[in-house]
Amino acid sequence: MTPPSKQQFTVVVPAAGVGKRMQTDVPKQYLPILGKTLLEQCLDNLIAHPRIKHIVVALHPRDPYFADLPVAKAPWLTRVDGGKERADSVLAGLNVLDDEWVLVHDAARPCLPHQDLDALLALADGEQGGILAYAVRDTMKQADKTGCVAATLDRSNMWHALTPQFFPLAVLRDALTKALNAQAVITDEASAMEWAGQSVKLVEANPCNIKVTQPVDLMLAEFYLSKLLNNGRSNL
Ligand SMILES: Nc1ccn([C@@H]2O[C@H](COP(=O)(O)OP(=O)(O)OP(=O)(O)O)[C@@H](O)[C@H]2O)c(=O)n1
Ligand SMILES: C[C@](O)(CO)[C@H](O)COP(=O)(O)O
Repeated sequence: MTPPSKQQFTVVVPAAGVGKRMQTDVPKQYLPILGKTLLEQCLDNLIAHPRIKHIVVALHPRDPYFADLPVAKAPWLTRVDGGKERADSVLAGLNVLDDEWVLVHDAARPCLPHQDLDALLALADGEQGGILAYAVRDTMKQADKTGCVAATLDRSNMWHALTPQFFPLAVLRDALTKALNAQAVITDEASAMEWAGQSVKLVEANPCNIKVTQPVDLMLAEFYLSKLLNNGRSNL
């Protein structure tokens, strides 16, 4: 029996998006960052962690790029077809697994510190899953239809949800399947678990773990990733 502290895990990486907000010719996961594609940097960072044993990457069924990457032939990687929305791509990955726990991590987040992953994986010693997150630091405004402030929100308990998100596989797969069948709005794995009435732990994490979404994000990710790599991937 493997002691909990040595247990290894599989990560589902949704990478089937088109990156509309990035306004680039190629999907953002194939943009260059520090000499590799964003997706390769993300996968390299995950598999470099000693407790990650396998990665299931969900790709667009007609993705013309991935097969040309060296990582496409990695023995620790499985490819599945993604779906219309991120949640559909994640579920496609979950459906090929039979592990006890599973991580889900965005391909667009290459700057994950291994110290934060360690903290998240510690949840496997119990039964409650959770997500990496960090507390909101700005005043939060709700906009009205005219683009003016409708309200200032209480930010005292507001957090930015990051990934990885880490849950017992069977519970997550059941919750996500039922939530999607109910046409619930699911933008992360935690929202499916919340929809199903499950408790989700917030694990405080480094805000450097940004999701490359708009053009300016790639420059910032390059800065954070260079710091992370110079520091052995543990933290900045
Ligand atoms: N149908 C989809 C949509 C998104 N994703 C993945 O989910 C992650 C987070 O989604 P997001 O940042 O929104 O990526 P895109 O959907 O590509 O971006 P956009 O909304 O700007 O098109 C990305 O790694 C993306 O590739 C996916 O696997 N399947
Ligand atoms: C999963 C996520 O990264 C958590 O913040 C986020 O919900 C993804 O949103 P997107 O619009 O699919 O990028």
